[in-house]
Amino acid sequence: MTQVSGTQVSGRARAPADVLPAERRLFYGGAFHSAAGGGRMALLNPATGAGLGEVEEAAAADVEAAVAAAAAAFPVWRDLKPLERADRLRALAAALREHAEEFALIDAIDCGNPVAEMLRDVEMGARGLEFFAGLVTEVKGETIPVGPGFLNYTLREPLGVVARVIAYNHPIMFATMRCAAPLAAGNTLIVKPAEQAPLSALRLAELIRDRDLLPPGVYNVLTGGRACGEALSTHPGIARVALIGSVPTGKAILRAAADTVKSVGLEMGGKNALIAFPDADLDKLAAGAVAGMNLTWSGQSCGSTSRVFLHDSHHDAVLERIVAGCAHYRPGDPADPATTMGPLISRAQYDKVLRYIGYGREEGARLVTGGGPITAPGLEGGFFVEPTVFADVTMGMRIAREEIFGPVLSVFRWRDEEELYRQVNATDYGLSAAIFTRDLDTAHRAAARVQAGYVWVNHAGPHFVGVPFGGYKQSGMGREESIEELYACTQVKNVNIRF
Ligand SMILES: NC(=O)c1ccc[n+]([C@@H]2O[C@H](COP(=O)([O-])OP(=O)(O)OC[C@H]3O[C@@H](n4cnc5c(N)ncnc54)[C@H](O)[C@@H]3O)[C@@H](O)[C@H]2O)c1
Repeated sequence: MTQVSGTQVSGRARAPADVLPAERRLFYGGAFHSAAGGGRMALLNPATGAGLGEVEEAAAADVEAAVAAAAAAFPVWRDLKPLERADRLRALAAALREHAEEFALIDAIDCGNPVAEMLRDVEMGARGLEFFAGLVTEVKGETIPVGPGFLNYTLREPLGVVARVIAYNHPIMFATMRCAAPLAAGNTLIVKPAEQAPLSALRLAELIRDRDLLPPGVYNVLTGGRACGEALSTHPGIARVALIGSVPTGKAILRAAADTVKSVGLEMGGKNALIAFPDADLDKLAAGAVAGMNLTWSGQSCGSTSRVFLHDSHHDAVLERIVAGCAHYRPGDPADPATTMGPLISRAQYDKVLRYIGYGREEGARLVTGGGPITAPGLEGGFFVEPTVFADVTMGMRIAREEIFGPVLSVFRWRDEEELYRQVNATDYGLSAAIFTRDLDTAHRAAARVQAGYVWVNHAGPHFVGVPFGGYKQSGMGREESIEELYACTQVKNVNIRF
C-alpha cells in the first residue's frame, strides 16, 4: 500500500499545504468576505482522517449579500454580447486546463477521488465550459405565424440569479461544467459546494478574481452546509435553484422553492440496473459490471449500476469474473497517480456503507467478496471499504432498493424477461441503466422498457458532453450537460406586433 505522506502528480513531489487554497472565506462581488456569523466548518482528508483546516460557513446574512452582488452583476453579464460571454467562458476553460494538476490534486486531497481521475474531471469541466460557450447563440427565439398583419416572435431571456447546490463526488467538474449553462445563458451564479469538499471551488474563485476572468458578481461561491442551501432555496432574489444531490434534499428544495415559485432543476440519486442478456459477450459484460460501479471513487456516483441482473445461463461464470475484476482496484493515497480506488467521503458515509453491508448479510444475501473496511498500512485513518459483491439478492432486501452510494454491488439472477423488467423498474429511482446483448432487437426492446433517463448498451458509466443527462421518476427533474440545460436557464417571452 502507498504510504500517505507527501503528494505528487507527474512525479513532482508537493506537500498538501502547498496546493490547498489559502483563501477560505466566502466569495461574492469579485472579493472574499468573512462570514457574517463567524461560522466555520472543519475539513478532513478522507484518505487519512487528517484535518485540512476550515472554511467559513455562510449563513442567511451572507446569502443576502451574495444575492445582492449577483443581482447587481446580472445586467452587466446579460447585456454582454453573447460571443463576448462565450470568450469569457473559454478563457475560464483555458485557465482551468492550465491549472489542471493543481485542481486535480486539491480534489484528490479534499474529496478522496484518485488524482488521475480528477484530471479527467478537470478536462470534463473545461469541455463543458467550451460546449456551452459554443451554444450562446442558441439562446434564441422563433417566429410563429399568427395571421396577416402580425409579427409574432419569441425571445429567450436569462432568469437572473441562479443558485447551484452541488454534491461532493466531483467537486471541480460540478463547479465548472455544471455551472456553464446558466452562465452561457446570461445568468449570474451562486455556487454552494458540498460541505465535505469545497476547496477547489474556492481556488477557482481565486483564479477568477486574480485573472479577472469574469466580471465581479457573475460567479460567486458560498461555502456552507444545509442552512446555506435552504437560504438559497427560499431567497426571493434567486430565480432558479439547481441541485446535484440526494432525493431527500431534492424534495426539500422543491418544497422550499414553492413559496417564491422558482425554477428548479434536480439531479439526484439512483439505484441503477445493469441487465445482462444470455447472448452477451461475457468478458465485456463482467468488465462493464465492474466499470459501472465506479469503484475508483468507491462507488460514489449517482449513475453507478449497483444492481446487476445476470441471466441464469451465465450467472456463475460472470459472477466469478466480476469478483476477479473487483480485485484489480488498488486503494491508496488519492494524490498518488498510481492509486485506482479512493476512500468514501466521510465517517458518516463509511458507517452508512458498512451498515448496508450488514443489512445485506442479515437479509440473506450471499456475500461473494469484500464486506469490510480496508485497514492496510497507511490507510488506517481513512474511510476505505472493500469492493463488495452480494449475490442472491432479491427485491425485498434493502440493498436491492436503497441507494448506498458506496462500493456495494447487488447481483440478481433472472430467467423470465417480463419479470426482469418488473424488478428493474420496481424502484422510485430512474437515473441510468445498462444493457448487455449482441442482438440489436434485444437492445432496443430493453432500452424501451427500462424506466431510466440515461441508457448504455454494451458499456456502462461514461457521460458525453452535449448529451442530455437526467433521471426518470424520483431521480430527477430536467436534463443537464446538454442544450436542454441551457434552455432550463432561460425563460421565453412572446412578442406580438400588429402592423
Ligand atoms: N444525478 C446527478 O447528476 C448526481 C451526481 C452526483 C451525485 N448525485 C447524488 O448526490 C447524493 C450524494 O451527495 P450528497 O450526500 O452530497 O447529497 P446531499 O443531498 O446530502 O447534499 C448535496 C448538496 O445539497 C446541500 N443540501 C443538503 N440539504 C439541503 C437542503 N435541505 N436544502 C438545500 N441544500 C441542501 C448540501 O449541503 C450539498 O451541497 C447521492 O444521492 C447521489 O446519487 C447525483
